This record gives sequence, structure tokens and C-alpha cells, in this order.
Amino acid sequence: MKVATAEEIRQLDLEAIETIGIPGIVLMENAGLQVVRVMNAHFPHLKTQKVLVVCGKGNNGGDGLVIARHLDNQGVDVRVTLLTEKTQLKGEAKINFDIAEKMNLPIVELTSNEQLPAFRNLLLQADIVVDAILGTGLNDAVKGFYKHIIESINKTHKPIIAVDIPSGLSADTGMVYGSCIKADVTVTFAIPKRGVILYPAADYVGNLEVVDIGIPKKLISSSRIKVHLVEYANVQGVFRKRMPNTHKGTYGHALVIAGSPGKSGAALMAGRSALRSGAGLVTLAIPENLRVPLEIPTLEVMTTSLPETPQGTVSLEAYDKILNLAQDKRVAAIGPGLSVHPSTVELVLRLIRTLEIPMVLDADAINAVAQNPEVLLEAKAPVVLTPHPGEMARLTPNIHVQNNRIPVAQETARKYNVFIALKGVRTIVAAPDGNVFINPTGNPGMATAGTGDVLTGIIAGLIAQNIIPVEAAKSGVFLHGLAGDLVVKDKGEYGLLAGDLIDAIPRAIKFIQDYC
Ligand SMILES: NC(=O)C1=CN([C@@H]2O[C@H](COP(=O)(O)OP(=O)(O)OC[C@H]3O[C@@H](n4cnc5c(N)ncnc54)[C@H](O)[C@@H]3O)[C@@H](O)[C@H]2O)[C@H](O)CC1
Ligand SMILES: [K+]
Repeated sequence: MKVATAEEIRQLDLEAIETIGIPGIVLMENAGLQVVRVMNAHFPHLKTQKVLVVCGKGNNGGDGLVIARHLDNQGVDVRVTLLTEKTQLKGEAKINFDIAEKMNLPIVELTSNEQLPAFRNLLLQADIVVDAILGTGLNDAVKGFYKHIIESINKTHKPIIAVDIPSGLSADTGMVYGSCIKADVTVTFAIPKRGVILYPAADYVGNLEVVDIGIPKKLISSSRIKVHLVEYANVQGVFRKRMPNTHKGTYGHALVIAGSPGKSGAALMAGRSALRSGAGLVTLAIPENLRVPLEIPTLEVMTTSLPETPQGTVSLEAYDKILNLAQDKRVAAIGPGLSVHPSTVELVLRLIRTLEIPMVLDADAINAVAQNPEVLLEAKAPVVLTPHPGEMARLTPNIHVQNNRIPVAQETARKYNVFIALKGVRTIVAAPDGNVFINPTGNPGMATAGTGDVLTGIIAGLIAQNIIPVEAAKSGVFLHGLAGDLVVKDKGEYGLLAGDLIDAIPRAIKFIQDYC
């Protein structure tokens, strides 16, 4: 599903009105009716409830007036507060105000702080509040009178239905500036806006309902919107049923270059995750000193040892051996627990320049790249990077990563011609062609050591099976989060171990396959 900025949805709205000829008043009517439908679904006893609809001065307020009219038609006890003088209303919002006035709906104009006690009184009498104060037209942090109104609504702890987006939320960034309505249900129109998907703003959304307001689907699919929310249907094609006449060679061989003293677990987890994701074979290339300790726990994963530095990390001297090892592999995962020893860093940079198989770079491989990001432009094969926000910041030192997750990932992917999976709540996968995929799976239980190594192994395991990098990154991130969700369903969030995730991968794959 596409995910819009305020400008993109405005553009779609305009095209529906001007190019297709659907009058704006029709879109607003549909929007209002859909909110009423969702309210009826959420509140079976709506008819016995008192609803306060709080309307701002723009089209979001116009939607509110449509909602109030239809609730009144249903026999609901509805009141409207208009946070502007009626003379300020324009266009469709004014038309709907005039209709509501002629229908004798109880509308109170409230425009100043002196009237806040009257507003609080109305709030006290209400059972449900409809937030139609501000939508995608928000252009600044909410201050003054609007801020007081929003804070009064939040304080009542009554169910709040937000129209399109909770008022105060930036549709574009996922940030909340000033005050914001904390909704129980948000009914967003046509397609979700970035702000209702991304955190921290997503915390204000409650249950998200995406409703059709009559903007033609073809307009949406042909629009230039490049940001998507990943859904089950988008990843099911990656996990197809296997053909009977196949063998482990069919599912590819992954090379994992990882580990250093004290970090053998990272290597092992990446290797096991690649196998759990369906790779036919995995070879773990580790520094010599880890070979014996890893011999027993690796079981299904093969190991091979590499020349090491005096500190026991993989050294530049391993270069020729790795080139040889890469000959019959479909992918190389590089980085988990590798260290940033200068010789190791030099090795990583040389491998990026010369390997001719796709690479998944994580952890210390990303730290190596951060020393010279231009090396990515010399890569001969596709590169997937899986940075957490701290690693991303090392690649893009002048930008605040967490406040700009989509643009940072998108621009870095374009600039260096790589695929990026920027980890964190709502992992962002960005491709060099500008496409961005927001991942909905995962949970805070996964904020624990080693889950990043698991993701690296999953993506490598999928590429080993000839899944193209963008699909491997997108579906790998989805699978990883889903495995975490399944574990949490059984065991709760506390004490989840990365190893639990690895064991849940097959179940998560089956869950995706069976989902309908
Ligand atoms: N295709 C659709 O999705 C449709 C959406 N509709 C609804 O229209 C709004 C967007 O309407 P718009 O008039 O552009 O903006 P708003 O109603 O959000 O508010 C604009 C209004 O508020 C002022 N303002 C902006 N920021 C602030 C602030 N921080 N404090 C105070 N006032 C502020 C601004 O100056 C304007 O006057 C969309 O969300 C949907 O709800 C259509 O109904 C149907 C099609
Ligand atoms: K709103």
C-alpha cells in the first residue's frame, strides 16, 4: 500500500477533482460517511452516546461537519464546536457548515482562551469526541488556543476518533511538534500518511483504519508516490512452495564472514539464520582462533578459518582465500562481530570493491564503510546495508537520522547505489531507484543483543535462494519482525533472545505462506 506525504495526498485529491471531475464536496461527503461507518463499527451503542465533534477551520473541519450531520440523521445526540468564526470558512467546509446550520445542528463557535471553560463543559457532557481540528493542512507546531483545546480533549480520557490524522501530528515526518490529539481510532482517507505509520507519531494514532473516499485506485497506483507499507501479499511471492525435484544446491550457498574473539555468537547466529531462512548451505568464514570453539555449536553450518591479526580478528591476508571461497557462493554476508581492526577494515573495503556476488553488510562492515562510503560506488555486485540508526549516522553525519528516517535511507540508497535496511521500530528498506518500503512487523522485545545478526543472516539466506536484493531486504525484514511477533505471542516481550527468533523463522515463513 502506498504511503503519502501531505503534498502527495493534496496532489491526488486535486487530480481526482480536476482531472477526473469528482467534485471535492463528494470526496468530503464520502470521507465523513466513512468515519461514521467506522464509528458505528467501533461503538455498537452509538445511538445512546453523546458525541462532540470538534471542527477546525479547514477541510478537516468540513469533514467534521459532514460527520455531525450523518450522526444527527442516525438519531445520535451530537454537538459541534467550531474553532473559528463561521465567516472564516471557505469552499466545501463552508457549504457543509451552511447545511448543518440549516439542519439546526447545535453548533457553538469557540475562538478564544476565555471560552475554554465552556469547551471543557461540553467535553464533560460528551461520551465520544471526534477530532476534526487539523488534518494534512497542519503547517506549524500547535500553540495557543488550539493547544489548550487539544490538551483538554486528551485530559478527558474519553474515546477519541481522529479524522484523517490526529490533530497536531505532522503527516510527513512521524514527528509530533507541540501538542497532538491522542486518538483511540484514526480514520485516514484514501491511503495512510507517513505520520500515521512512523513513530513517535504513530503512538498517537490508536487503531488505524484506511478508508476509500472515492479517489480512483488507478490514480493512486499510477501516482509517483514511492513510499510503500509492506503487507503480507507483498512478500508471499518470496516464500513459494518448493518444487519436489530440488536439492540443497537449488537453494544456494551463503558465505558468512564474521566473528572475532568474544563475538563468535554473532557469526553463528547469522549463519544459522541463513539456514533457517531456507539457504541450502552456509559456510561461516571465521578467524582461526574461533574455529575450534565454533566446531561443535555450528552443527549444520560449515566453518572455514581465515588468517588473523595478532588480536585474533580476520586479517587482510584472508583476502585471497575469501575470493576463492566466494567462487561457488551466491551471497556474502559480512560484518557481524567482525571488529574494526585496521587490517579487518582494509579487508572489508577490498572485498566490497572486488567481490562479484551480492553482499549483505552489517555491523562492523558498515563501520568500515563509514570510513570511506565512496567505496560503495566501486562495488561490482549489489550491496545491501543493514544499519541501525547509530551506524546510519556514521554514514550520514550531517543529518539527524531518527527525525528523517525515510529521506535519509532513500537518499543514501540513491547516492551510493545500494539497498538500505535502516533498522528500528518501522524498519525502512530503501532501494537505489528511490522506492522505500516501511515494515510493519516487529516489537520492542526484539531490542536485544544479536537480533541484527539474525536479520543479516535472513537477508543473505534469501539472496542465496536467488531472491533479488530488494525483495530479499523487504521480505527479510518483514520475516524477521514476524518471527519476533510470534515469539512474543508465546513468551511475552521480556527475555526474548535472538536465538528464539532464529528458531521461530520457519514458523514465521509458514505463517506468511498460509496468510490470507
Ligand atoms: N483526499 C483527501 O484525503 C481529502 C481530504 N479532506 C480533508 O481535508 C484535510 C486537509 O484540509 P486542509 O483544508 O488542507 O487543511 P486542515 O483542515 O488540516 O487545516 C488547515 C487550516 O488550519 C490552519 N493551520 C495549520 N496549521 C495550524 C496550526 N499549527 N495551528 C493552527 N492552525 C493551523 C491552516 O492555516 C488552515 O487554515 C484532510 O486532512 C482531510 O481531513 C477532504 O475532506 C476530502 C478529500
Ligand atoms: K484531525
